[in-house]
Amino acid sequence: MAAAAAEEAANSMFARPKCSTTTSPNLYVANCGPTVGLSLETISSVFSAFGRVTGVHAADDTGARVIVCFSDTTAAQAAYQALNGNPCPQLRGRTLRMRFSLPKLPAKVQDNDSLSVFLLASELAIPGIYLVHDFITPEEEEVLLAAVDASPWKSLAKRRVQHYGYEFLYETRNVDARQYLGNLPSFVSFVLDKISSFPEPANNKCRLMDQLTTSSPVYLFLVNEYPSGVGLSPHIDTHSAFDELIFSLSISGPCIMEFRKYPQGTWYPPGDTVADMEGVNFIRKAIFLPPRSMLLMSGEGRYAWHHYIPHHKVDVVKGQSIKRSSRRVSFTFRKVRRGPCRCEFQQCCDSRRGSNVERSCPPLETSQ
Ligand SMILES: O=C(O)CCC(=O)C(=O)O
Ligand SMILES: [Fe+2]
Repeated sequence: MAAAAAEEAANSMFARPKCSTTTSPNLYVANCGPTVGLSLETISSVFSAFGRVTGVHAADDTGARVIVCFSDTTAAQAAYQALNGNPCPQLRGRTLRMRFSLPKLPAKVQDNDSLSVFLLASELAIPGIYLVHDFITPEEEEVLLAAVDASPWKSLAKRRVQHYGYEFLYETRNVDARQYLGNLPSFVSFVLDKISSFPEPANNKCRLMDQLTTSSPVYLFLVNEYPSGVGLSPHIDTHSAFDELIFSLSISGPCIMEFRKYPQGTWYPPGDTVADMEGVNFIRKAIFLPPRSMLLMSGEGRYAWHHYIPHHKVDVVKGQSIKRSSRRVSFTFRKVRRGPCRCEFQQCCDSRRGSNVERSCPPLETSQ
């Protein structure tokens, strides 16, 4: 976990400069990292051709963006001039997208006590967010864990994942709808059955998902494994990629999920992220997700609120400290959208702003 802690520290240490002409010894490099087959060691050795590299860190949890730190600005400028926007033969021919990155001033940490963590969705009171405790039994939880542990994991920078149905593309936060990976595994059949009979008051919505079968070619099932202390950056699942209902089943360990709503009219300029908007006030609420609980995000809660899993080792819930266990595994079920999103939350809807998801949605990252 020391490496994960160092990465976390790196993420929170660097930020995009306010002015695009600012240079620095640190380069943010996109399209480059372990998930595209480039180890941090390889990246370090290629960038060393331009000067002394003092470190290469994951820029976020996608595993496809890194921060390369040089001992001086001249070396970073030389690397930028030579490599930005050009295919790099030593890095599998990938075209790197680079910008300078500045050490970040310590962010004003919001006192966690000021954030109420609710136990029930009714207390959270975000339209469209539902939570069902004990959605599966401890025995069923064991079966699911054994099944995913018998399947191959894919490593991202800080967590491991498995993709079924369609591969989730972290760079664009979308799926390639032409690349069907095949039926969902049979070990999730009983979960799909339970979703189809989701309890009141969300059961009407869930009937919309009544096509949920392992052999349906429209579902995407993603397994995420978070080691203790690892979370997920604030994001809204891409509207144009997925239908309204998003289900997330927590197994093995607990966490809290924070929801954030930005004021009407707030929008993300291209490439900017939630971290760049720290000055903007937003509403924060959180809910505790115990193991075996099923979260449903729909309506306003799915379309207009960012969801976020803080990178905590301990969560404070109703004044009690709850330690994250060595891992939390989540199963998310989503339906691939056919046609544009027609939601009423335009400020968050990439379907209304053209098809370029990266332009209109903040990427899944923390500080760049
Ligand atoms: O782990 C979870 O419960 C949520 C995962 C999530 O938000 C996502 O994959 O987009
Ligand atoms: Fe999500």
